[in-house]
Amino acid sequence: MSKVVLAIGGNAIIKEGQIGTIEEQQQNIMESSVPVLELMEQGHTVVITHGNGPQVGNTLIRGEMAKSVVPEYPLDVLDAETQGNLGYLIQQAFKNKMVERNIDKTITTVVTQSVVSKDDPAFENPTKPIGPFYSKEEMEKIVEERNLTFVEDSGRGYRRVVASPKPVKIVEKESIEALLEKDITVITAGGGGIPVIENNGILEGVEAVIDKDFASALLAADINADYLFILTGVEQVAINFGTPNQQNLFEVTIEEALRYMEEGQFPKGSMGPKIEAAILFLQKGGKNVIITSIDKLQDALAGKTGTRIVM
Ligand SMILES: Nc1ncnc2c1ncn2[C@@H]1O[C@H](COP(=O)(O)OP(=O)(O)O)[C@@H](O)[C@H]1O
Ligand SMILES: NC(=O)OP(=O)(O)O
Repeated sequence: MSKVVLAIGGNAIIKEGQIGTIEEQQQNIMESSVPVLELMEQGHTVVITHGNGPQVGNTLIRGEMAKSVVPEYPLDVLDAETQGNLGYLIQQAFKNKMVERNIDKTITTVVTQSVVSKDDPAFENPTKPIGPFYSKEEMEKIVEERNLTFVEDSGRGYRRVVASPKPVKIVEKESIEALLEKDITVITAGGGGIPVIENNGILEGVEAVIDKDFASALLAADINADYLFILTGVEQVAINFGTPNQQNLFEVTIEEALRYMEEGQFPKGSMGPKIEAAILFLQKGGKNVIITSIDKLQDALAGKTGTRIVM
């Protein structure tokens, strides 16, 4: 049986048009759990990673709005909060579904730190969309009042962006491996992990949001996963996405993917990092990486759909 890393997008946990209540997130996680539980029933070892873009942006807003009453927390601590919060929602929903389906397994969350370089140029160039989507008018009003950076996010509206340095090391890797050896399902590297810099072994949090697809690719390679699934809002990656000429891709080589990237087919805040993460996994020795939606997980594993990135 295979070791499978599943990277679930933050936008699968708060769906388009939803405001992100706990009930909405619980319902979405519950629905998402079924294809993952099927993998477990088939005997695969599963590692779940997840995004936190919508959630960490919302948490940031909550802190900003309450700062006259309670202290504001830095972004690394908010990353930790969302990892704990989402880990709780995921492990509870999965455990409840496991009981329903008579799956006798333990599932647990490992709050993860990801080492980044303090010299990463990403600190000077924010690209990671977080929080809610705004209309152009709403965005312009906020920019007038505050010095914040926004991007247009794949035709879905405008979102605030923050720095997103590349993860270079998963600090808790050994703990994750120890749990997997005991056949425990692990939820980890949530939100890409908490960004920390390392100086002579001493760790210090830095304000950023790591792309969970990069962290998932790094982790998947480090733990020798057989499969990395990047699960998102589309069944397949496409060129000319969202246009009448849209063409879905079943298999794409690294060379083709890089060419499409140069043509601007894969935007920086959405599909771009997923493609780059898939390439990173392959370059680090990974074998199988597939981008698809969670409901198509089984079909993609069977080779019927999804987009495979290959050497
Ligand atoms: N070329 C493309 N092919 C497929 N989807 C694309 C493409 N370009 C942009 N997208 C959009 O990017 C989204 C994935 O990015 P995002 O929603 O940020 O990821 P996540 O699921 O990790 O939250 C897709 O659901 C789709 O709307
Ligand atoms: N941290 C992160 O990559 O989150 P999303 O997947 O929600 O963008």
